[in-house]
Amino acid sequence: MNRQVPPGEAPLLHAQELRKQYGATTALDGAEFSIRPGEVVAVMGPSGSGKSTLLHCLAGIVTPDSGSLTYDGRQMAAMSDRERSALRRTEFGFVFQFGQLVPELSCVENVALPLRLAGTGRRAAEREANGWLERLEVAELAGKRPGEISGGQGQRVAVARSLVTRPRVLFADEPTGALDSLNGERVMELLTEAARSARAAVVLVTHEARVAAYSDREIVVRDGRSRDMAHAA
Ligand SMILES: Nc1ncnc2c1ncn2[C@@H]1O[C@H](COP(=O)(O)OP(=O)(O)OP(=O)(O)O)[C@@H](O)[C@H]1O
Repeated sequence: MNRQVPPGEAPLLHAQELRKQYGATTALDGAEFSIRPGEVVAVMGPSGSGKSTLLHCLAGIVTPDSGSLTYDGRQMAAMSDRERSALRRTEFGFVFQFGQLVPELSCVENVALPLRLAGTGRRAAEREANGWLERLEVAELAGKRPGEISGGQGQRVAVARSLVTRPRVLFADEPTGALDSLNGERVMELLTEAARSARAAVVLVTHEARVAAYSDREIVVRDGRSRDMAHAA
């Protein structure tokens, strides 16, 4: 299942000594992180240890107080807000635990939305979207609205939407957290298969070992510090 990443390949995202303080709370206390193109890395650790803060820093959503963070060799801190948001739109994809689909739009319109926002015409965007729904094995839901489908189906549609722009990094924060174990495993299988076929790296935040088992490598965060478990594929 795991695909080998050439050992010498430069990291796509690389974080060193990240620190982030929220008032008196230290969310990150010198966290390190590195991911290579196409690699799937699970970020594990107890509740409140700093996993989501790390993911938000890596994705350029939260600015760390200090530390170094590079994407494709470029310092994120040196980018303007505009450059960082362009990066999020064009190079990054996101899947969260809940509530990501627009309820008024059909599933195919939801998946096509990021392409439509980037200026792709409706027909081409929906053709691409239907291809992703097929890959996630939910093609038959194209015309349905999110309120008419199950939680597991909704997550598959959300994964399709996150990959439709062909991001280089997919950030997934507890993507199966709201699903039962059978549905969760199927979503993880499809998510990792689809990301691998698109050659997207995946930063997967989870507290479940069963979910982390789909990764190439695990990082454990404790008290804002990270440790590479190097469970080599
Ligand atoms: N926006 C914020 N404002 C204040 N404190 C915050 C904020 N975000 C996170 N924290 C605090 O920082 C610490 C790390 O939180 P974070 O959400 O990163 O942990 P986590 O490991 O993702 O937790 P969980 O598994 O419960 O989601 C916690 O003590 C949290 O309360």
